[in-house]
Amino acid sequence: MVRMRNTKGANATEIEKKIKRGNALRQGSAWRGHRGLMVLLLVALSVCGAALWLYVTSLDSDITETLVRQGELVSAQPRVYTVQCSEDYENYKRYPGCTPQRCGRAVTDSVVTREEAQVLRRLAERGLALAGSEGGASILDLHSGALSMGKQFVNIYRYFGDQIGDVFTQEDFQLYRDVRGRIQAVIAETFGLDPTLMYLTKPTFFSRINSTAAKTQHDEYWHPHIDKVTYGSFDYTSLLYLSDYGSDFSGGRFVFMDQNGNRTVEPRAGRVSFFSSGSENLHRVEKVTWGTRYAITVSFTCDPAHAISDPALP
Ligand SMILES: O=C(O)CCC(=O)C(=O)O
Ligand SMILES: [Fe+2]
Repeated sequence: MVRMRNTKGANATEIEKKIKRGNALRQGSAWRGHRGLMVLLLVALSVCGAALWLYVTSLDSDITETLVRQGELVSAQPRVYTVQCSEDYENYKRYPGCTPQRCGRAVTDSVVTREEAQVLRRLAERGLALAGSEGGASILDLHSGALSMGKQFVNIYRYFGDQIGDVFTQEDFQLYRDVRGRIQAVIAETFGLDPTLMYLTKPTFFSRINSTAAKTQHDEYWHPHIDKVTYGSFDYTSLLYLSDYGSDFSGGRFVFMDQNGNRTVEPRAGRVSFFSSGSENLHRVEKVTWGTRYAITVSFTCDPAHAISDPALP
């Protein structure tokens, strides 16, 4: 009896094992069926994803390419991006050796040191502390003396008279002139110009931008514009940044608005960005969202009639 029960028990175990094996086999083949489906689904998803990506990147106006990041250091040679010159220059007298024949934009971090940028920033801070706009954008033009005050401008040389000698030093102005000369030289070298045929032009100004809401049109620095249209005499624009995007302020990146997309330059203290001033370089500045952004606009003309002398203390 015991043996018979054992025999029966052995058979039952054998059958159970067979059933389990059968189940496992069925499950395996079911998985294999699912796996095929999963692979098919993944391929379909990848194809859809790639198509979507291609579609999104083909929406030109939405693309933003960063030309130079804040954290990068463009040393030795400027990083140059060539663009075709617009026809704007044909409406003006041509000055061989200066009028743009090659157009583009370039960035360099090796013309002005961060220490020099800091000295110039302190100069800007002291000057702008004398007044400043009620809105988010203030300027100080050391050549004309224009300084934002409330909703308008005053002339610092007239308004503050001799006291201005307590705010700025001869060394400050010497540094400005020095830096202007170096910027002129790098623009000439980059675009193949004769530096003696380029002249500083107005306006040339320090700018201070923060996130305070605009009170007048003068505070609306973010509009897309063409410098040659806005300022007339400009042939080459340069911007010397005196503070760092990301740590001193946010927003406030410089944006070239090309037909096939936006290209940005992130400000960095000591960074010089320069470009031909025609409509091949339509641009804007993003709104500053926090912090304070300092920069200097230094521009050059080919027309001696629009030349100005370097700023100097009276
Ligand atoms: O500060 C900047 O980055 C650009 C300013 C500008 O576009 C201008 O002064 O015309
Ligand atoms: Fe501009």
